[in-house]
Amino acid sequence: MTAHTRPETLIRISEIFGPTIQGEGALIGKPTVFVRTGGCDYRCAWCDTLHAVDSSHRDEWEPMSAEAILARVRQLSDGIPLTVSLSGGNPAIQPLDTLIELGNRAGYEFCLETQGSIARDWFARLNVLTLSPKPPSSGMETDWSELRHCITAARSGDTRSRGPLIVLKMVVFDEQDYLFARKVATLYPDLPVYLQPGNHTPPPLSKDVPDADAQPLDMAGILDRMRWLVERTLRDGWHGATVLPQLHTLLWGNLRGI
Ligand SMILES: C[S@@+](CC[C@H](N)C(=O)[O-])C[C@H]1O[C@@H](n2cnc3c(N)ncnc32)[C@H](O)[C@@H]1O
Ligand SMILES: Nc1nc2[nH]cc(C(=O)O)c2c(=O)[nH]1
Ligand code: SF4
Ligand SMILES: [Mg+2]
Repeated sequence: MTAHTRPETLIRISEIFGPTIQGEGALIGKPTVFVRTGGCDYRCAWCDTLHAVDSSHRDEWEPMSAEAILARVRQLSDGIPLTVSLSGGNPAIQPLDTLIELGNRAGYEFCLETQGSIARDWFARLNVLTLSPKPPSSGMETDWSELRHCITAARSGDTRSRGPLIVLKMVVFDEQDYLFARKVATLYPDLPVYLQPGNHTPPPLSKDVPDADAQPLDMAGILDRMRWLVERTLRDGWHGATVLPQLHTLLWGNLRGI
């Protein structure tokens, strides 16, 4: 047993897929391999990734070493370095520092998506940290102090590195969510803000139904919400916000692993 294969350093993996394009936020359109960890401390009412959240899928989550994950990423990307997106579930639950270190040595860059409920000192070694605090429609409560810790942790790396680009990416379903997003942006005026219309037709939790057909995706409804969100933001003169759809959902619907 090497240091990286001890149980406490194994990373619980739901799926590794790509390269595809990043469908959301600051790196939209960029070639990306996704490393999705299993397990989440939240359960959002509209989560589109319940197969990495709900414990009924736990037996599909494989404990893997950082070396084994990197080997899979290298295989998928034909050894050509690209951006790796660490998502989940909440990837902040997992010990990802060694993976980032080994990957960086091999030329890979790492971004991470989290709701900002668990801060880690290794956030400082990321290239991009996307914080996605959850609005009222999710049914979740934001721990404001821990969200702040996420930002300070990311900024407190060694002084030779500037630390990651930190961005806010917030899902908006309705006016209450919009006001929440405005509040978060006001708290952190230095952080770029991305707004994303919510998908009210995410894949339901079922192991039996093929994902693509699990629930008809109401793309027309999502685009209606996107138009409302664009108009709402412009009407407010909130010109610092970037409004983007989930591009992968637009292209491929609720399909998993893309
Ligand atoms: C599945 S989450 C995983 C990472 C982390 N747990 C988080 O929520 O940031 C990745 C992104 O998908 C967004 N998301 C989840 N369900 C969604 C939905 N139904 N519509 C739009 N975005 C959604 C989340 O808000 C988050 O920004
Ligand atoms: N293409 C693509 N882009 C994404 N951006 C964020 C994703 C996620 O589930 O974290 C995601 C995903 O699952 N696929
Ligand atoms: S925090 Fe992210 S992964 Fe967890 S339930 Fe919410 S959207 Fe899903
Ligand atoms: Mg997703």
